[in-house]
Amino acid sequence: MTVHDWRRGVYAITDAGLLPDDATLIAACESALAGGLALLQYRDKSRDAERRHRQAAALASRCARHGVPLIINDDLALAERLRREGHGGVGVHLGQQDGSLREARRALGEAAIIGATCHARLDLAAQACEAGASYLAFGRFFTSRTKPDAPPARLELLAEAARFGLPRVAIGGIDADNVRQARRAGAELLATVQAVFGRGEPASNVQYLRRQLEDG
Ligand SMILES: Cc1ncc(COP(=O)(O)OP(=O)(O)O)c(N)n1
Ligand SMILES: Cc1nc(C(=O)O)sc1CCOP(=O)(O)O
Ligand SMILES: [Mg+2]
Repeated sequence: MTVHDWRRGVYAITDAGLLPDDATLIAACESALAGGLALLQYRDKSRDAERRHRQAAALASRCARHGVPLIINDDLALAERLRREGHGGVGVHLGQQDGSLREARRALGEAAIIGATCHARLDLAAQACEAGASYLAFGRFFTSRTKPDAPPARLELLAEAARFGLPRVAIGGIDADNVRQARRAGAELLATVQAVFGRGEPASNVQYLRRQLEDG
């Protein structure tokens, strides 16, 4: 099994509206993984804990086969449970309302990937860095169908965030037309829902995004 460098490339995020049942979710994620992801995030805002565990565990197994870390959105307890169950590559992504990064680092250990939402704010990035984050996510940079009301951010912010020395994620409306622009502005990881899972075959979508990055 090849273990890829998770710090650079396409970061796909699932969406329960686009991928409503287990079979659709798993097939789409298998396809995206085959296209060559750096990271996959399981994002499901439902309160159905049993479904969230079942789906996340299924994705964790697929991710492990591809050497790609699975990141659980919002839910440290679910990430801890999956790791206890043997899914060692599982990490967590926490927004500003999603609990303590320090606690997540204590709970998951030094090697786990822990992501932090920093919106358009370098002060939040500094705090996240101090608290032990593995990457810093900035956005929204473009118009997002998935989260239209996310606070906007300027691409210039990405260069300013280089000082933290952590991988920078660009999120919010990232697509094949702007992914190169976000990379050139400084983002190592390009996070997207719609450009991977919105339409068409996820594998081809990921490959196309990767080609844009490689050519740029
Ligand atoms: C890679 C990445 N960046 C930002 C977010 C947004 O997190 P958050 O602000 O907690 O919002 P929700 O995703 O929970 O709605 C993310 N999920 N992933
Ligand atoms: C989950 C999320 N967080 C954002 C932020 O700016 O913090 S934007 C966003 C949605 C990303 O989906 P799409 O690629 O379809 O725009
Ligand atoms: Mg959140």
